[in-house]
Amino acid sequence: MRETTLEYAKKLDENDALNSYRGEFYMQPGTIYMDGNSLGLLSKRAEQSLLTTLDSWKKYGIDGWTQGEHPWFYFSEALSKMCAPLVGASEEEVIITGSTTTNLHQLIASFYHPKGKRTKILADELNFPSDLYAIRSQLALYGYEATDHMKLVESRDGHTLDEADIIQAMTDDVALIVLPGVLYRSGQILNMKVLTEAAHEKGILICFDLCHSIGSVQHELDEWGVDFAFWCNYKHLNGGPGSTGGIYVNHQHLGQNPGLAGWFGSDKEKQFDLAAQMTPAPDAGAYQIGTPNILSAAPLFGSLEMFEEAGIDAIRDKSLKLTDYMMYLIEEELCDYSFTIANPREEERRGGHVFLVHEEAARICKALKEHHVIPDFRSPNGIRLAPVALYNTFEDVWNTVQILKEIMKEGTYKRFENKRDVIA
Ligand SMILES: Cc1ncc(COP(=O)(O)O)c(C=O)c1O
Ligand SMILES: Nc1ccccc1C(=O)C[C@H](N)C(=O)O
Repeated sequence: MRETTLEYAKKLDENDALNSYRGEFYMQPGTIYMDGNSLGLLSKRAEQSLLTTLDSWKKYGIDGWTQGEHPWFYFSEALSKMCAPLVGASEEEVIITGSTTTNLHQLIASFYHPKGKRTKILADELNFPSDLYAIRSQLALYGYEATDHMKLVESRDGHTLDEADIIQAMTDDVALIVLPGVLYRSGQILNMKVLTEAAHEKGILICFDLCHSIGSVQHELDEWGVDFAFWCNYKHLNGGPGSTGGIYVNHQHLGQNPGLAGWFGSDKEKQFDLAAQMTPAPDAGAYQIGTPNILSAAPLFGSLEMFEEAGIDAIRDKSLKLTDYMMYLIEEELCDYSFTIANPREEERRGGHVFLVHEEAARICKALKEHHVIPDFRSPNGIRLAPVALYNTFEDVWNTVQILKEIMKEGTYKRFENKRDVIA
């Protein structure tokens, strides 16, 4: 039987197989960090791999490209090998490069080939807006108006998407589909396998934004036959602010010329021939453009090592327990305060965070911060709380709900304006 006591939370922590990892992260004393789905915390291993990289620069100068622990010329490829298991791909299909948005631009530029009647890109109205901006601007390069070339699947409840609605929108005028793996607000996991099968039955290519799913839930992109994917590494993968992102290209599509070419997409053996004609790499490396941002990728060596060691299955298992426990406490303790849990409940449909809806959400988040609990607010009325498997405890979850209860009971949130800050 679950209990609402602190002792029960402590007991859950004692039985947590991952509890040794918390000590590897920099946590501010007295602060409960519930925002690892926006920016993951720094670990000592990530810090060390960044320092090691700086050391190579100190010691080797230009020769750091070929010398040191992780020679920079092969940096992206070495990281891709570590990251590939997290998306269920082979190392040739993954490249650590760019940012989420630039990677989507690259994928559309490379694989969206409108032909005849098939000219539309299908997306959804709940996706992170940057994706929609990128799609719109890529369509504009063809002279297409988004109003008639971008199809957006609508949500029935404002928070989640129904796979049946998405499948129904897969009509024969759609060339490419771009969807999130996990929705950034409600944390809903889309059934990527079922959507991929449906897309392929209709002859449509499908691409997923894994920003909120990578490092949080398992992926089997190869097994599901997904065509392309892209993501950032600064959320659940703790790569640091602006950390280099990732691209997945299914092996069936490798060998096609990059839409946005640059010399770092070259075959490594040929790159320094400096020929006027590019020879693209045979693998996903071809979708790189310019010189990799070495210092923004360096923390990933330390961070990904922790994922290799802990294993995504154990991480997902604990994440589910944390969010389950959080929802239980919210229902038991906050039932008088008009919160709605707007994330899906089922394990197959629930990502790594809890999404609470409340009319006063903006100022409740400000009050939480004042009490040293870090959530994020998503306009107009959402609070995201992400208890992260590698560094949050069940006691953190218990304390978060108790603090939230106190804020609601005392009404201390009323001292703030119900309006978001510049960065919410
Ligand atoms: C789902 C999703 N897509 C795209 C982005 C944009 O990523 P970036 O700023 O790294 O391009 C974000 C977050 O910023 C996101 O959560
Ligand atoms: N890149 C950022 C820079 C500043 C502040 C937030 C972000 C985020 O990543 C937000 C995230 N995409 C979200 O799911 O809302």
